[in-house]
Amino acid sequence: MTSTTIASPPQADSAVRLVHLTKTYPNGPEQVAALQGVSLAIRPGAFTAIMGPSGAGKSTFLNLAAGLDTPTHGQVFIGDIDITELSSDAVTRFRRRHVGFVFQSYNLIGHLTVGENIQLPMLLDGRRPDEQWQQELVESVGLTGMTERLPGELSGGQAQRVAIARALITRPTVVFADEPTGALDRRTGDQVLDVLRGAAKRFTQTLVLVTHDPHVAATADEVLFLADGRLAGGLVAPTPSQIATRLVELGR
Ligand SMILES: Nc1ncnc2c1ncn2[C@@H]1O[C@H](COP(=O)(O)OP(=O)(O)OP(=O)(O)O)[C@@H](O)[C@H]1O
Repeated sequence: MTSTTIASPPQADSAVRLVHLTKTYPNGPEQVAALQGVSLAIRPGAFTAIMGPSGAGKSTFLNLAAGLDTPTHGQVFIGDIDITELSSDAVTRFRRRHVGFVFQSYNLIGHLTVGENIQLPMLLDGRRPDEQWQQELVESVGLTGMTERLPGELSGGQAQRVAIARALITRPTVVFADEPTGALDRRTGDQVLDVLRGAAKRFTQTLVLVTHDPHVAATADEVLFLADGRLAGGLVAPTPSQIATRLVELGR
């Protein structure tokens, strides 16, 4: 096991806190303002859905909050660690230990087995996977008996379950998911979402999920809306129709 110079995120009031988060991308001679001064806090253990029209900045938001990208201005706290102050190597180490990320497109390594894919974040961090924990995760995402398969031998729903187990193997405090059910049919998507939400609850993780689907967002504790790179309010435990109405107002 390698030693770390980064403390575990201590018990802070918020699991994720963004302060005036701004991201601009160059676009020829102009700049695209993907995020414009977003400030918010997400409480530990909450399930938060992020919604908004196409181009509103949802993926940018998630990538910055997870430390996959760096902001132009502003700060990102995970627990009470300001990850925007860390060097790029330190952010990578921090991310591997405390943050899980589930992509829409699974991002599995094709020549590694399911079991090897799940272990990868631990191996990349120089740590030995805890076999008992891995087994528990494999069971809880419904992949029992499939760990020797290759990703090419899985359905989309099974592949996303592997991605979820891989995101959880390090016991992260926060799990980010970008349209994790976007490539799946409704039934499979619902099952995968149940797995993700159930695991987050069982392992007391904070879950932040980007979705276009009001039915998916309605299962969250809170829905936050983005529009034109700005926070455009939130709804606590809304119904799908309240969410749909809000999206129409925002010009979905
Ligand atoms: N790497 C990049 N370079 C330039 N512009 C970018 C880049 N990434 C995103 N953008 C721009 O930033 C804005 C926000 O993009 P983002 O992908 O965060 O939106 P989104 O809400 O996730 O959209 P969608 O729902 O369509 O996935 C858009 O105008 C997009 O074109």
